[in-house]
Amino acid sequence: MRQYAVCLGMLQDGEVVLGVLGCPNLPQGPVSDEDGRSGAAARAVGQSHVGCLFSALRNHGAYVAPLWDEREEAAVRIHVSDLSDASAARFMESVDSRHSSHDTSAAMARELGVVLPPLRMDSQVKYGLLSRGCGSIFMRFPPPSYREKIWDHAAGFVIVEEAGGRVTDAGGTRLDFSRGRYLQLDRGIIAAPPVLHEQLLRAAAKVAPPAAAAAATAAPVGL
Ligand SMILES: Nc1ncnc2c1ncn2[C@@H]1O[C@H](COP(=O)(O)O)[C@@H](OP(=O)(O)O)[C@H]1O
Ligand SMILES: [Mg+2]
Repeated sequence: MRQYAVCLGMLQDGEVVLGVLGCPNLPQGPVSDEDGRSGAAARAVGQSHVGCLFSALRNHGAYVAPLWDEREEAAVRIHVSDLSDASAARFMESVDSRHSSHDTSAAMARELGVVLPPLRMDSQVKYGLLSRGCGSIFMRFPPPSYREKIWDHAAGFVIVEEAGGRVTDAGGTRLDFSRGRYLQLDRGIIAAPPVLHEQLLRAAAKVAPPAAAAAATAAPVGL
């Protein structure tokens, strides 16, 4: 087994007001590519430094605590990375390229001058990692036919926002959880600290333009 998360999000009047992410296989300290690969669960057995509980209450910040430690004082406030230089950034994406196009995120990374390879992780642990400044960008470009469900993003969304990050679609619109079970997204999801997020939106407009614009550009001249 690789990474997974048990996720709870609470909506009030269409706004995510509370989020909790339980990540049993996630190291509390630095995370490597190996942690996203098969066998992460087996390696985590008996390790006291593995297992994270992220939480955020709207307007009250984001926190992480060891998953198995119930002491309230074990939770520490977390923030997204303060990196502003994309060339030093590490970006995260799905392990499964059917969930998110690796080609599109690679093109985005090239446009931004990112040199590090992607950190590939399953599930909403990516939002947790982003919120504690481990990995500074999260990109998700699902196939156009796929509809993202609110429960796959609600908890991570409020945690990242409360940690100081931005979570929008590729057109820059903040995710809207008020419209039923599906998110209505322009192309995909981009999450990052504000300065990097701005750069990512510019890159998305260039290398991953909206389908209509791309089709218009590709249309043969003179028809
Ligand atoms: N093409 C696809 N087919 C099935 N599930 C998909 C999908 N694209 C995205 N998902 C969703 O993406 C989630 C996993 O995201 P990631 O790739 O970041 O690990 C899945 O959650 P579950 O694993 O809880 O079903 C599933 O709901
Ligand atoms: Mg699911």
